This record gives sequence, C-alpha cells and structure tokens, in this order.
Amino acid sequence: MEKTEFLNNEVLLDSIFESVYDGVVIVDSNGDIRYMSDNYCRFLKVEQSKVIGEHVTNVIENTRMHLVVQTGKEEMTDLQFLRGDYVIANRIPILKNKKIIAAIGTIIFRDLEEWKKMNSHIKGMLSELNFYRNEWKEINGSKYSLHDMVGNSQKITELKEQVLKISSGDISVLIRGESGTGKEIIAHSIHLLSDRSEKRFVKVNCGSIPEHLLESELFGYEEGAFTGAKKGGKIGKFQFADGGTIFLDEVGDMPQHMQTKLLRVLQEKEYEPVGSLQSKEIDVRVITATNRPLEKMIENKLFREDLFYRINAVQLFLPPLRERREDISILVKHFLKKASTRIRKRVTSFQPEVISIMEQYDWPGNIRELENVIDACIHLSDNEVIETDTLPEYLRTQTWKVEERSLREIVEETEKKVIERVLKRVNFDKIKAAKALGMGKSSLYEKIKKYQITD
Ligand SMILES: Nc1ncnc2c1ncn2[C@@H]1O[C@H](COP(=O)(O)OP(=O)(O)OP(=O)(O)O)[C@@H](O)[C@H]1O
Repeated sequence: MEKTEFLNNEVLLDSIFESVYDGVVIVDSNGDIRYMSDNYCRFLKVEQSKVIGEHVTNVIENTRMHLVVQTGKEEMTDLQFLRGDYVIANRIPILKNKKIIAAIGTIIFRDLEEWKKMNSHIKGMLSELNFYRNEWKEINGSKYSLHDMVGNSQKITELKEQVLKISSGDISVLIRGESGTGKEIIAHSIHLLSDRSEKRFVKVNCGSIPEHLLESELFGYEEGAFTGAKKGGKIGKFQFADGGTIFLDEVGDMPQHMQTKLLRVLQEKEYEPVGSLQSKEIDVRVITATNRPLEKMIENKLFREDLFYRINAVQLFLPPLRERREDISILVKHFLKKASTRIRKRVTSFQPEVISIMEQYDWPGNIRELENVIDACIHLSDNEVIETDTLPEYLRTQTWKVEERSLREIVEETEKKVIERVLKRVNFDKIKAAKALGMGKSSLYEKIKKYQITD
C-alpha cells in the first residue's frame, strides 16, 4: 500500500485519534465541525452523527476553535472549562497554500480520575479558602481595603494619603461625595487600618430603615418594650459594634429626634435601649457618610449644627468620576477582569473608541454606573474585544457637554491626555515624545509640569 493511500485510510486515522488523544475535533474554515472523535463525543455526551456540520460553538462550551480558523494562530496548552472541569486544550490551524482551511483541536484528560482528583483537590482548597474568607468577613463585617480603591489620579492619591493619616485613633470622620463614588470603600478601609480592625465593622443605612424602627435598630430594645417586641429583647447595632466601628451611611437622612440621640452617644458614650431606663456604656468609632448638603440643611433647621460638628472632626471628599477622568481606563481594566472572571467569559479588552466615549461621558452614577455598564457589555458582547455598538444607546449617542465646560478646559484636558498617551508609548523618553508631538523639548517639559504628569 502506498504511504498516502495508507494514511488516507479513515479507519486508521480514527484509531490514531482515538488512541493518541482524549478528544479530537476538526473544524473547517467556517468553524463547522467536520470530525469529532468517539471519546470526545462520549465525554460531551453528544451523538457523533448529529454534531457533524454543526457550528463548533453550539457543541463545545468555551471553545475557541472558530477563532483559531480566523486568526490562524495556534493555541497550545490552554486551560478550558468543559463540563464542570478543566481540560488541557491545543488548537492548531491547518494551512494549504497559505490559506487557513481548517483547525484541529485536541483535549487531554488522559487520566480522567487523576485529573478529576486534582481538580476536586483544587476546588476543595478554593472553597475552603472562600469559606474562611466569608467567615472572617461575616465576623468582622469589613469587606474592602484601601487596595480596592482603584485609581491613580492626584485626587485619589491624596485621598488615600489622608485615609492613612486619620485611620488610627478614634477621630470621627464624615465622608462626603455623590452616590457611587466609593464612600463605603473608604469607611471599610479606615476601619481595617485602625486599631479596631480585629473588632466588628457595622454598617447602617439610615436612609433605608423606616423612621419608627431606626431607634430600636440602632440601640436595641428590652423585652416587652412594645407590642411585637422579641422575647429577651434585641441588641442594637451600636452594641453589636462595641469595640469596633459603626458606619452610618446616609446620615443626612436621619430624622431629627434620632439626631439628638446620636449626639448623646457621641458626647457621653452611652445610650438607653428602647424601653430601658438604664444607660449602657459604649465604645465605638463613628464614621458617617452622606451626599446631602448638610450645611444647607442646618440653615433650614433640618440637621443639628452641634451634631454636624461632632461627626465631622475630619471630612473626606470623594471626587465624582467626571473630575478624575484619567482614572477611567484603569477602572475599566479592573472591572473587566473582575466581571469576565465572574461571568466566565473570555473578553480581553475594549476598543480604544469605547474608552474614549467613556472618558467623555459625565457618569452621574459614578463608579457604580461604570461598573454596571462594563458588566452589561461583557454579557452582551460576542467578541473578545468590546466594540462601540455594545455600549448602551445613551452612551453611544452622547455629545460633548460643551456648555458645562469652557473651551479652554476641554482643550487642556485633551492636550493632557494626548501628552500622557504619547509619553506612555515611548516609555517616558521625553526627546522621543517631543518629536512625536511636534513640539520643542522645553515646551513639553512646561506642559508636563503644568499638568503634573508623572511616570
Ligand atoms: N475607586 C474604586 N475602585 C474600585 N471600585 C470602586 C471604586 N469606587 C467605588 N467602587 C465600586 O463602586 C460601587 C459603589 O461604591 P460605594 O458603595 O462605596 O459608593 P458610595 O459612595 O458609598 O455610594 P452610595 O452613596 O450610593 O451608598 C461599589 O461596587 C464599589 O466597590
């Protein structure tokens, strides 16, 4: 038998594929399946006769075979999540006269039992780690640290420095900023950096608890304090946080009579549970946050002035995202990684135009809104690189809000961005950057100083 005739023998090729690999699939240049080995079909629990001609994405989860026939790039020893486990996948394009005509993919789970054991061992370790992580969070109540505060802008860097300065000690802190700017992250970080970090961090959203329940939520109640009260009473959030930190979010929404009670705790470090005549001593650090204009509320007699001075020994201001647009690209990367891991979808980046649109938008919902948009894009995208048409309609169709910013501001912001990008591209080689920008070295130095650009 001739060599080619010998190799063209289907039975022979079949048994080679079956014995050498644990799974073989061949797709044509459209990504349609032309061959799938028996053991691969058994592993996927599909019928061989039915999968031939199907697009590979309909048959194999998380496959990249259809992309390999597009890119022509081989992918070796990639970990692929398949039927609840990881397998090792190789994907090789097949070329004829420099044209991609097909791709062959193999997977290895040779010693399935061994592989499963290893997989479950890793999974076991991860779930144990998760368990302890959650346990610790549960006990301690603290979710975030300063590392979670992503951003390199001057405003964020200064804020982080302030947090480091004021965290130790018991000074009360008022965190101000629009919704979704990261006030809660800062409150958690202060607690974790303080001497109270081993004790509890307790968050109370003063705006979301009905007014008539707020007092018993905060201070607890004695048995029989009111109809419907639990037997044995209930401890309040202050008691729960004893020794640790209480974070009163939306403090500007606190009703007036509760403001008076809060002032007493802050001044005298004691309180009475509802229905009790006996005071209880308490040792908590109070961190508050609001996005309400407290000064105006004081003028209108809606917020107690004396309480205001008590809670704001230190004030921290969180800038809205539109005032630190330079952080947008790094935040986008951060959320992309976070969401694609969570959603288990391979999305690697955003088109530069998408980032540019994001940098121009005003983000009234700040970082929370940005994170939601990125999540939605990852869910909706069919590609690894997110394109402009995946963005929500209102972002795609936005126009520059020129009337809100002067022309000079827009020009300066754009100039800064361009200089930063070029400097990054040439590894901060100022001579190369000046040349690329078509400007003199000394004017470049002036601009770098003016815009406080650092490498
Ligand atoms: N700098 C940041 N880096 C990474 N994630 C951030 C950052 N700032 C905020 N976030 C994320 O944005 C979301 C909103 O943040 P957070 O709840 O702290 O805002 P907030 O100012 O307390 O909002 P609200 O006033 O509505 O309660 C959270 O998911 C948080 O993890």
